[in-house]
Amino acid sequence: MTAPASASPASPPKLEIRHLNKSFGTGAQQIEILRDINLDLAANEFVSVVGTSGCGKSTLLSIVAGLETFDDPSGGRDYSPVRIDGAPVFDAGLDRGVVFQSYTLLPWLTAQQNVEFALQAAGMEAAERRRVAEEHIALVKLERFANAYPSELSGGMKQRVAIARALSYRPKMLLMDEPFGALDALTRQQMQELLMQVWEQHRLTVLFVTHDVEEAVYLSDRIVVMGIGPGRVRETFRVDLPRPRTSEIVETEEFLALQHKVLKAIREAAQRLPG
Ligand SMILES: Nc1ncnc2c1ncn2[C@@H]1O[C@H](COP(=O)(O)OP(=O)(O)OP(=O)(O)O)[C@@H](O)[C@H]1O
Repeated sequence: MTAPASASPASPPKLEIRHLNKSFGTGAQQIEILRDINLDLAANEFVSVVGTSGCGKSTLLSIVAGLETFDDPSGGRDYSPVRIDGAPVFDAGLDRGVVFQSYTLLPWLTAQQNVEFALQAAGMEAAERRRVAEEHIALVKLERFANAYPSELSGGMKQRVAIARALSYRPKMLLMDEPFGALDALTRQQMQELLMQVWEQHRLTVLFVTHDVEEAVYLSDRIVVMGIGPGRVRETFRVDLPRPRTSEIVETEEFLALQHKVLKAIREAAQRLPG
């Protein structure tokens, strides 16, 4: 039995994943994707998940988001391997804000309206919706583009709207799957800095999937390395670099040493035999 990749033993976990298993397909076609994933995130913790392509990072995040099913040994009873604040997760919900790599904005609505639309789904009345959407558009520094449509926005701007939208209904957690993966290097760096500022202001609990080890070290409190065949948590690294972090930190010896260790762990986890 694998011990959970634990946050801080003192604080109750915001997110608790226990013995999570996931297979796709049935019978002879069945493929085991995730095996016995155990992971805790403390409140306000920023945790990144890294690992070789196909190890199940996105599947894990989708299960936490309630967008993908898990293997249920109870045969459909009230069982969930995922808990938020102790409550079992079965479906998608407004307690989790989700940001994907692909831009998921509604093209017929402006930036402001995209945020308002989410708030309408959350049951907020019109004047309050407008105020909260404006506040979050300002948070991601897009005031001048509030009335622009997605087709008029750059990739980075669209992701800023997606982040504003995900934060606007005050979720307990932010789940991000390669949110900056499609952006050029400079925009990506700007978005990382923006996310850090927002995170430091709001102190959200974040589960972040990335291929980019430098990004993981720069942003995270902890980094979880997954291995493949099937996907499992292989190693966890605490990032003890001081905050607030600036872009210069990536050139420090401590940063580079940790980046090197994580890369080595990913390589080793990708080569380990199942079991
Ligand atoms: N709906 C599905 N049906 C069958 N297999 C699937 C499905 N979704 C994902 N898989 C498989 O599950 C495995 C894990 O996929 P997943 O996208 O979670 O990995 P990942 O670590 O996020 O990969 P990447 O880093 O390349 O994005 C892959 O082998 C993939 O082909």
